Amino acid sequence: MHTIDIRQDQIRLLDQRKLPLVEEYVACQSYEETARAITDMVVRGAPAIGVTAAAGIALGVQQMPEPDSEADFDAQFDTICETMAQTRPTAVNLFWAINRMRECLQRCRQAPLAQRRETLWQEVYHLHEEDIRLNRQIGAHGLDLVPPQSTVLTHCNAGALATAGYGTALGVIRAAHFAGRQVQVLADETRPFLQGARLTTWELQRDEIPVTLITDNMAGYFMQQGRVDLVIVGADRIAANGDVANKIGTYSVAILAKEHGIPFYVAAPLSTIDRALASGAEIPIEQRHGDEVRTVGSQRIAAADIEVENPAFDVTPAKYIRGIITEVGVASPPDEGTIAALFSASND
Ligand SMILES: CSC[C@H]1O[C@H](OP(=O)(O)O)[C@H](O)[C@@H]1O
Repeated sequence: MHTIDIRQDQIRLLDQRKLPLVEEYVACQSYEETARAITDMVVRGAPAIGVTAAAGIALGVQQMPEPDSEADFDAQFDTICETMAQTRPTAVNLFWAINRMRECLQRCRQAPLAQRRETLWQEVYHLHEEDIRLNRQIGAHGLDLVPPQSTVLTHCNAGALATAGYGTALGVIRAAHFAGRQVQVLADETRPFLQGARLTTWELQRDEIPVTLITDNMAGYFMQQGRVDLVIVGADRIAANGDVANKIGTYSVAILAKEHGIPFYVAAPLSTIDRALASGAEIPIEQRHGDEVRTVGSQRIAAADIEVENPAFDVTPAKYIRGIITEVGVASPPDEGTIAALFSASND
């Protein structure tokens, strides 16, 4: 089962709106359809969004009408990239992936169109493979943070479905499970899109990793009962000082973990760290449609005219985070210095 199936005439996406009951793919036949699929959360999760956007760009260039000139090519390419950039504002991996495609194009600018197309596709395949490899490295760096016979609480879905495969937070959990640590997982349902209830449980059951579904308002109870040994979540954008934007509700879980002395970790690749932002206050927070809150699945639970706010993310200050687990090591405590050291290590 692939989250993203990249073909040169379409991008096939496992429709995460329909999991776990229905396993079917949406075939995106154009870059516009690919962008729409990101906005509509057919595919979601910061790294998965990045890889999908990159594939959408390559598809757009593949289908581009023969340009009249270099200026015409550039105008069409910019339109494709801008369409991807407009899909969702918070996950920095989206913009990082678009930039990787722009840099790739610069390297093959002098080549004929056919060769540019092939080079862009090769970059997409590289991004896809690289993401899976980095997730496994994140898992390896996080493994020893998971004690044997421990219970890990996670929020939302930061698994194979949120990436090109294997996962970030769930990648650490997978690494611990397959290393024989006998880890148990408490999965927050994660209203309103229910990534935890629908996606994390589906992923962990397929890997036979013990998982218990809880509602978002139960996390504090289980911590108070002493039944949570650590928390591991994903991230959509991390500022230079270690502040983390992640799914709405993460901040509440972090506060509860701090209160109960429970280690709270974030797992993410370096591409999720936005060093241009000094702090989390600058991270744009996506506001999604109110109907996501007024309904559960197809069931309406509030009047259509009820006032709703629906911020899709919140920001957890670095002081509540024990460490940020990346493919090159763990920034602990997360701050400008430890994060800068990660980037130095990645250049070694
Ligand atoms: C591995 S990134 C996963 C990250 O993305 C999710 O947001 P969404 O489902 O809205 O794309 C959530 O914040 C996860 O932690």
